[in-house]
Amino acid sequence: MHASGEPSFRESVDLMFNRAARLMNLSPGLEQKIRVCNSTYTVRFGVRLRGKIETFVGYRSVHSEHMEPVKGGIRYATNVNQDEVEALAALMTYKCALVETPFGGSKGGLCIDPRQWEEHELELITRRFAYELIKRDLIHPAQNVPAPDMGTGEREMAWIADQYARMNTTDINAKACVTGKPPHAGGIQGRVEATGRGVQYALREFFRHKDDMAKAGLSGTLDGKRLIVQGLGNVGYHAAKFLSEEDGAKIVAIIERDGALLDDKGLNVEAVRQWIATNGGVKGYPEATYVEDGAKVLEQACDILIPAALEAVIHKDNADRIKAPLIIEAANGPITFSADEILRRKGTVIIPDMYANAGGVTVSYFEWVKNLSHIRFGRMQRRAEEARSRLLVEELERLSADKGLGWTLADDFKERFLTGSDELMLVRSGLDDTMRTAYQAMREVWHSRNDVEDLRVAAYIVAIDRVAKTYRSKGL
Ligand SMILES: NC(=O)c1ccc[n+]([C@@H]2O[C@H](COP(=O)([O-])OP(=O)(O)OC[C@H]3O[C@@H](n4cnc5c(N)ncnc54)[C@H](O)[C@@H]3O)[C@@H](O)[C@H]2O)c1
Repeated sequence: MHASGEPSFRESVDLMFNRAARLMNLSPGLEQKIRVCNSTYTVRFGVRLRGKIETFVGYRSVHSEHMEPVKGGIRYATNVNQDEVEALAALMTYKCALVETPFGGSKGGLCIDPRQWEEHELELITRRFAYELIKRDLIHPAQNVPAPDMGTGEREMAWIADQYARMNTTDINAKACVTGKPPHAGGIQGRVEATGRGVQYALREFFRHKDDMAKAGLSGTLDGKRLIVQGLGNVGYHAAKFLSEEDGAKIVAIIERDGALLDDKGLNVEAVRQWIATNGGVKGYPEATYVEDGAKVLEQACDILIPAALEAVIHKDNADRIKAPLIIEAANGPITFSADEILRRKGTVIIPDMYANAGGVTVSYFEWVKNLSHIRFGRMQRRAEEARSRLLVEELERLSADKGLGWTLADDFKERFLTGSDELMLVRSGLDDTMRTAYQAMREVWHSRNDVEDLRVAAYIVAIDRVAKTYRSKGL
């Protein structure tokens, strides 16, 4: 229990699990086995920096090994702790099951403020942390495959991959030890944007279902909808950018560490991102109203609220004042268990984290498969697809000529159609398909059972059922 009187993050996840599990027919033993975290490794290591030895504390938690490798990001933040890492590892188990990526759940973290260190220092620290985990098979292509999370990105993943390769020179699958690498270092196109892209695809799918929209009192399309985004980091930036540029949504507020920007006409996400990169925060951005108390902006009226930064930002003390009828949890755990209850009573629709931000692990799965297959993704299909596309284009043009219709295909369309089997296109279509299929699985449970009140319980039921099936078929 936290000082705030709320359950801790891990307790919150467990309570949400319990709410779903009691509606299922699991034996108490199996239910307990699925819920608990298998193991957490804590490491304290020293690195000589700026003339003295600095000690760092890191964690790698393995929640469930019902499938291997286990998968989950590595977070760099000062408040990383065992409870948080275990909560995030549990969410990874359920997330992977929900989007059918064949992984167990894991998560790691290092207590560090990455902004306090130079790049070469961060490299030393990351390599040393990776060394500690690799030694214990907590980074391994067949056993445990990390990815980026808050405070880490392609750069850190490239260092980890290189560290693993140096320590395992004969492992032909070394590149598959971590995902989220830059494309030139074994990564895949579209991984950086994947989680935000997944949030966009999730909302698009939600807006395809009129009865779901009606539950939130919404109608129409994403075009013109008013959105508030918290956190303009990897996930928040990409989600806000794609939703505003491609779907016509208006980003009426962006909340960051040092305050929030408001503009009823809609903020230019790219310009705000540039401003943050140059100035270290949103304060001073010339084309919007600045408010110092960012957390308060979560309570402003809008159509969709996208928390994409930290956990527990919507809690028992502000949940009642949240006005958004629809919240999509781009971050992990942004709504506490107590707040979830309050929001549910108010009729707020919540698209839960384990689904909403599953785009990252989905594309990580594509990257892992690409690394293991040792072939450029899509290369096998490419020639055949191009040949089929060419046939179709020729046939259309022949038909048009035969019938004197005078139809022509625009050159840029032809170009895209004929070369459309590139990696990015394959990744995006695979991600879109995954997000649609998983939403429909949740929705089916939500609508078909009277005892299932919301999408979160539905998501847990789908996920727990799949994990339980795996345990039952392979034994413990
Ligand atoms: N990166 C991924 O692929 C991925 C995948 C799944 C889930 N997530 C989850 O998404 C969330 C964000 O991760 P990320 O990778 O975008 O992290 P990030 O480090 O790239 O960005 C986090 C952003 O939040 C901002 N922020 C920090 N404290 C804040 C505060 N108090 N108020 C407002 N903004 C604040 C930071 O300044 C930063 O811009 C986390 O919960 C993470 O677990 C990330």
